[in-house]
Order: sequence, then C-alpha cells, then structure tokens
Amino acid sequence: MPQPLIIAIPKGRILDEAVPLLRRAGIEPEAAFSDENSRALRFATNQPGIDLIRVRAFDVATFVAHGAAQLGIVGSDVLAEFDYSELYAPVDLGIGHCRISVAEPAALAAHDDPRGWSHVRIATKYPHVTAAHFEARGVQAECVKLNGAMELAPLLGLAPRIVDLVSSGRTLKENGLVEVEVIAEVTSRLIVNRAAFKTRAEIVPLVEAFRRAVSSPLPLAGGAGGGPVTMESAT
Ligand SMILES: Nc1ncnc2c1ncn2[C@@H]1O[C@H](COP(=O)(O)OP(=O)(O)OP(=O)(O)O)[C@@H](O)[C@H]1O
Ligand SMILES: O=P(O)(O)OC[C@H]1O[C@H](OP(=O)(O)OP(=O)(O)O)[C@H](O)[C@@H]1O
Repeated sequence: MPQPLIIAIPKGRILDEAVPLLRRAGIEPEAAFSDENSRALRFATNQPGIDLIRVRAFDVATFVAHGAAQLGIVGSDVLAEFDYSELYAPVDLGIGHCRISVAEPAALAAHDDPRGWSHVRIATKYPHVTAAHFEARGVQAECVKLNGAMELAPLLGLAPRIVDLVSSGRTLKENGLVEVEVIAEVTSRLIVNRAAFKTRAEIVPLVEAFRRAVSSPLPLAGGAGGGPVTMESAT
C-alpha cells in the first residue's frame, strides 16, 4: 500500500475558499480540519489515499517543492516570490483573488512621479518580486523584509513605500496609503511536486478532479467521467 498523497493547504484566508473546492474535487476533510481550535496539523479525508496538512501560506510551497507534500494550494504571489523549479502549477483555482501592489502615503503620492524613481526603499514580504519589478525598469529597490503589517512602515519611518497584497483596498485606506502601481494580479494555484507527478500515477486524475471542480460551480455527482476522483479510480 503506497503512502497517502499529502495535499498542503494554507491555514490563512484561503482555507475558507479551499474547503468547498476540495469537496467539489471529491475530498471531504475530517471535521477537525475546519476547526480553528484544533491543534492538529495533519488530517485524514474520506479518501484513504489522501491526507491534508495545514501550514502557513509561504510554507505550502516549501513542503511541496521538497516533496514532503506532493500537492498544495498556494497564491501565485508566493510562487512568484520563491520561483521553485521543482513545482508544477497546472491549475488556476480562481480563489484568493487579490493583487500585489506598490503603495505609499497619500501625501507623498500627491506630488510623486514614479517615472522619476532611480532608487526606492520598500517594506515588503516579497523582496524578490519587488526587486525584479523595479530592476526591469532600471530602478534599484532596497527592501526591508517584514512578515505582516507592512502598512505601518511608512507611518513609522521604516520605509516610505510598501509592496503588499491589496484586495478591497480597505487596509491601505485605513492606514492613509494609496496604491500607486499594480505589480501582478494574484490567484491561488494547485501545485504539484514535479518528481511526484512523474512517479505517482494517482496524481493525474486528482489534478483533473481539481480542474473539473474549478469549472463546475456545483458539487460534482459521483460516477465515471465527470465525478470526483477516488483512489480506486485513480490507480
Ligand atoms: N486581502 C487578500 N485578499 C485575497 N487573497 C489574499 C489576501 N491577502 C492574502 N491573500 C492570499 O492568501 C494567501 C495567504 O494570505 P494570508 O494573509 O492568509 O497569509 P498570512 O496570514 O499573511 O500568512 P502567514 O500568517 O501564514 O504568514 C496569500 O499568499 C495570497 O495569495
Ligand atoms: O485590501 P484588503 O482587502 O484590505 O486586503 C489587504 C490585506 O490583506 C492581507 O493581509 P491579512 O489580512 O491577510 O493580514 P496579514 O498579512 O497581516 O497576516 C494583506 O497583507 C493586506 O494587509
């Protein structure tokens, strides 16, 4: 009996959108998976051949790239920051919509001209994405790495600008910042470890089940062809 496939799921805000998608792909996690009070990190599912782990968003990519998990769900922001060659991202899951943007205080933006920048100091959780974005147009970016609450940096003089995720824009607004450039649109992707994809035959139908789950807004009926994957049908 092969080891169960492990799918890494981020425990932050993507979790709520990921659970219905997992269900539509035929994967029903045990009850503790959606229980915020549970301290467990690895969970069984209705499929004996599939387990889930709940980890931090950035760590999903690390677990899957190193083969500790075979599949995962992760934002394209994280993929862009790490650029792991061991990862294959076959399905855009259409969840976790946001964008990665440059923002600065409204007062600075009022007289700022991004075309005149030659050097910028930026507080961000995404130093590689930030450096690559500015380098592409000949601007040197000096990054101060933060793991959250980037919006505080301009207010407290840590860096005049930030690069962070923006969705409704509420966080920027409530901290007196405005978006001045969009670097990239972000959605969550299904990722697969490339070596596992070649050696574990059951991954192909699982990827197809996710593809169908994205294109079908309703729970998929069981049965051959359009139904959710089972480990029996997958092998
Ligand atoms: N405001 C948002 N709207 C939509 N999607 C978002 C938003 N913020 C983050 N995301 C997506 O959700 C992923 C996880 O973000 P989240 O904010 O849950 O992580 P986090 O809590 O900062 O991570 P951690 O605490 O684990 O370091 C991001 O990588 C991104 O793809
Ligand atoms: O445009 P909005 O809809 O306000 O969303 C943007 C906020 O969402 C994310 O933070 P999150 O709430 O996940 O907190 P964290 O990054 O500090 O963990 C992001 O880092 C922004 O702060």
